[in-house]
Amino acid sequence: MRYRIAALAVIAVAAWLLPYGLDSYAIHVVNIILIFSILAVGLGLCMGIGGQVNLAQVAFFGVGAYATAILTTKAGWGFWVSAVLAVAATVVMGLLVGTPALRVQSHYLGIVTLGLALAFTNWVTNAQIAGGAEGISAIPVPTIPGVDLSSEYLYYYLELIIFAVTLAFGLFIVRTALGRRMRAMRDDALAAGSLGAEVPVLRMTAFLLASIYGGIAGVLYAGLIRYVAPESFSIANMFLLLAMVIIGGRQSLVGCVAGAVVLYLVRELLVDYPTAAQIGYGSVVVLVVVFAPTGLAGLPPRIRQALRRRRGGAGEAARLGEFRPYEAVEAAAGDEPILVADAISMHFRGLKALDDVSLSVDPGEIRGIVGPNGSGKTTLFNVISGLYRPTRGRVRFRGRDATGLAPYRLARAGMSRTFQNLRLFGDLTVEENVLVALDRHATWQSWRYVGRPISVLRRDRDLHRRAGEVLDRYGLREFAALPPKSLPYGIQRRVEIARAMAAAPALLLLDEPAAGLNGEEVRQLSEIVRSIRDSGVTVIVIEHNMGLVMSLCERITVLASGKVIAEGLPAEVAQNPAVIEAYLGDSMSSDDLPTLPEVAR
Ligand SMILES: Nc1ncnc2c1ncn2[C@@H]1O[C@H](COP(=O)(O)OP(=O)(O)OP(=O)(O)O)[C@@H](O)[C@H]1O
Repeated sequence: MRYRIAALAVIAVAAWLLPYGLDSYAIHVVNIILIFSILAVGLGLCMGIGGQVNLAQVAFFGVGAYATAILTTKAGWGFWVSAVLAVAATVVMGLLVGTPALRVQSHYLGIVTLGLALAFTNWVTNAQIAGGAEGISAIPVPTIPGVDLSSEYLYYYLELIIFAVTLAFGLFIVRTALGRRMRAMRDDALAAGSLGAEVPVLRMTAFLLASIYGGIAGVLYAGLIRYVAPESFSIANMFLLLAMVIIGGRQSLVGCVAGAVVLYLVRELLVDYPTAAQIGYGSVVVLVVVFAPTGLAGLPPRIRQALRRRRGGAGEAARLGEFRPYEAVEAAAGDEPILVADAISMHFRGLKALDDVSLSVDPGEIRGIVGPNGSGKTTLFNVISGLYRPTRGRVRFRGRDATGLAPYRLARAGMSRTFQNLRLFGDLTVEENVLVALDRHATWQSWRYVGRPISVLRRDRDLHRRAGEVLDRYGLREFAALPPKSLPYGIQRRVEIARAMAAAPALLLLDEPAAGLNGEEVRQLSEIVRSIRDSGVTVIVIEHNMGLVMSLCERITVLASGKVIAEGLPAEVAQNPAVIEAYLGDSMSSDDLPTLPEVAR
């Protein structure tokens, strides 16, 4: 920490003294680099942190610059009033560009946002109010009493302060709840949604942030150059910006700034060879994407990780602790079912994955769902948890109709789940995985980042404390700072359960939690699930491990070919001829068969 503060102080002093060694051309280049850095940080937040492809950043930049130009020269308003309105106009544009993100998948977003960027360039080139191809000149110098901002040396300090504030704000977001949620969405939007992250709102927030940064950069550009023309906001500049972010390291805002500095300097050096420069950027971007997807900023952590692996680092030394059971609560008697699936059918292009499936689960129950491979178990979970809207039928959760509700709404209503193929956030640490689930605040409350930053910090500290408690309970404390993928499979399964429970559910859906576990791990899992139920949480578990299902579950529902073929106590189900036949018919699962009557005895 002390080193960091010292390094920061050195950088601040160096940045303050920088203009003293520079001629007027060099300071101009530095001023442009600062503007590109702000743009790159905005793009990094949207694309690198939020995972939303955004090729409209240059258009946000343009809206900020053009709005300032139009308001100051055509409407005759003062620079700063125009600047505020220009940023507001960019935010409106951000909302517009972000709207397709509510529906369109990330890779198509690239095309949509590129289209919008092209439309902007087209508009300014042709619109009379924007001055056509000649652009708008004679933008007034921004005024600050006692400071002559027509001097690029003094303008540098204005830019430096705004850059420092915007970078600090970006880092503040990345390192606290909003940034964590955005990173979780980038890693796995489906899992993030199932933990209560409002993915559509988050996507929109990513574009809003990008637009604010674009708008600020545009205002600064208009004040610096005092002339705007379409070529400054061209697609070529968008790709330069993209290259800055990708080469620098899109997942690190400091990396984005480093990319902006390096690439702009390279562009200055290659200014006489524009074609070679474009080919050069393109090739380097491809190389970076293939060989170092986390960019230059990702190299030091990768090297550190490789060294740690060679030395046999923390990951190997860390030990899984004992699970500390939850406090048991009295079961609430006579309640209505917590979950009712009523005549659910789910068809995939003619394939009936579920056919008229009904199910009712009482509070405090551990319900098993079994069935041969492909019998529709996971599809049923996906319908219950909102990932699929059923073709027919209704789902009621906690007395309310929940059919087709978005996963994040169901998560917020008290439903949590794990996935058959583990969907942990790979770029987040184990602790951060838990933190995402613990965070129950609505994303719209992110205005607090501007209005009440201290309350954001306080809330984050509280989340960390609670995450520590969850990790302690599950014996995962020593893995807190590690990426989940570096852990043995059994521990990853436990992390996923800890994460699902951190969301404080009333109903927990476990999809094959014993898959890939050894005998001792299955025993521990059984203990954990029982304790979860004893704490008042209802559990539904899909499992192929019949020994576990028979010993753990109070009731079992058996699916075959998308239909419920049996339901009842483990002993009843195990002796049901239809069940035995279904399992005999499924060669993949016939290994399980001998255990059925055995356990039932
Ligand atoms: N998104 C989808 N699109 C098309 N078909 C699907 C989809 N999801 C599931 N299916 C099909 O629906 C059927 C039921 O699949 P599901 O994964 O629910 O079975 P399962 O009982 O969970 O199987 P397993 O035990 O192997 O996990 C399968 O035939 C599967 O191929």
